[in-house]
Amino acid sequence: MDEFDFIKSIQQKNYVQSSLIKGIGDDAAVFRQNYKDTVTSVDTFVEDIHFSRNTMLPFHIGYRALAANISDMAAMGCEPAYYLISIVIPKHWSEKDLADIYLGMKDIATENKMDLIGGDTVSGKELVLSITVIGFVDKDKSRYRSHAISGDIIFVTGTLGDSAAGLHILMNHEKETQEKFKYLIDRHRMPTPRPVFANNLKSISRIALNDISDGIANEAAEIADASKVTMNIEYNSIPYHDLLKGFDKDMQKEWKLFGGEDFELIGTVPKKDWDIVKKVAESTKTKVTAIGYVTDYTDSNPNVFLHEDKDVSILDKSGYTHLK
Ligand SMILES: Nc1ncnc2c1ncn2[C@@H]1O[C@H](COP(=O)(O)OP(=O)(O)O)[C@@H](O)[C@H]1O
Ligand SMILES: Cc1ncc(C[n+]2csc(CCOP(=O)(O)OP(=O)(O)O)c2C)c(N)n1
Ligand SMILES: [Mg+2]
Ligand SMILES: [Mg+2]
Ligand SMILES: [Mg+2]
Repeated sequence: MDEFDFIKSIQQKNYVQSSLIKGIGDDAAVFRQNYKDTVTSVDTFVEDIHFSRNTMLPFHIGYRALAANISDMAAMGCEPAYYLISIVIPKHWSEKDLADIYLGMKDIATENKMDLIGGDTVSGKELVLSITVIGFVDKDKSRYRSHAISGDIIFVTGTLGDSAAGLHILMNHEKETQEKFKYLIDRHRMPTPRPVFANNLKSISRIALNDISDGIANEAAEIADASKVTMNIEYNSIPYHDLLKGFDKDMQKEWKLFGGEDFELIGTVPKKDWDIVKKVAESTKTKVTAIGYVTDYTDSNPNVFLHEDKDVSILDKSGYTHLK
């Protein structure tokens, strides 16, 4: 199968997005959207950095790569609509492997009503997937990291540390243990981005959001920096799955605070809007937990404090960092 057969094989027969004018098949795609703001971002997924063939099957590689992109759309409060895939394919990946990667993407794309409208195909040394996503949000309703204000409640969706724990188990434990902790491994391979929850918070006029790709310590610091506020996080309020309790306390802490790849949301809202957040969480079947509060900016860097029992410490901005 050459490049062109490959493109034919991955092309959608039908599109679901009504704003699409031209999908795959010309020099570029065209869509028209009149009354909304357009939101776009790109994220790249590289073999042996974001996954290895020991940690993921091809289906998971596709699923997880697009999930990370959808998560950025969720963090903007926007509805994802389109995606474009640039793929670098090494010779040793079979046609079946590639088809499975695309099935993984298709699976989560369908769940989120997204159309594949373009991309690029080249051969190379290691598998790289670079995905561009495009979504729409009501005018001026994008949710920025810079929107936190002193007095806000800090919340997170889901449970934290699952993905890092799952990766640890995949890399360090045998089959039997992997079976026992299958839930955590699945969270690593197939995370659940939260675009429906985020989009349903429309009636709230001000809310800061960020998605948790590099660990909550890092993402909280990004909100603190962008908003010029201090983030106070209660360690004992951070939600986590029961399965984590089987591990050493220090490991649990590392995973919850710095693990990353949970693709949950961290946000801040005015106290008066907290009930709306809880209602939307209920109607969209999303777990949501208050984990702290925002105070005024101080000279500390980073401006994130961890409160644990009676202790208060600066939470370092250490999480997953490329080029370190
Ligand atoms: N190589 C690059 N060129 C231009 N912009 C970039 C590049 N890398 C990251 N950015 C931009 O920097 C910001 C932060 O990126 P990143 O930390 O990857 O966000 P996220 O964790 O949400 O994926 C985003 O606005 C992103 O578009
Ligand atoms: C084999 C393997 N090793 C290590 C990791 C851990 N890891 C890789 S990238 C990453 C952070 C998220 O990726 P990034 O490219 O920083 O996403 P972004 O912040 O741009 O959304 C983590 C925790 C992994 N997922 N798989
Ligand atoms: Mg990124
Ligand atoms: Mg992000
Ligand atoms: Mg990152």
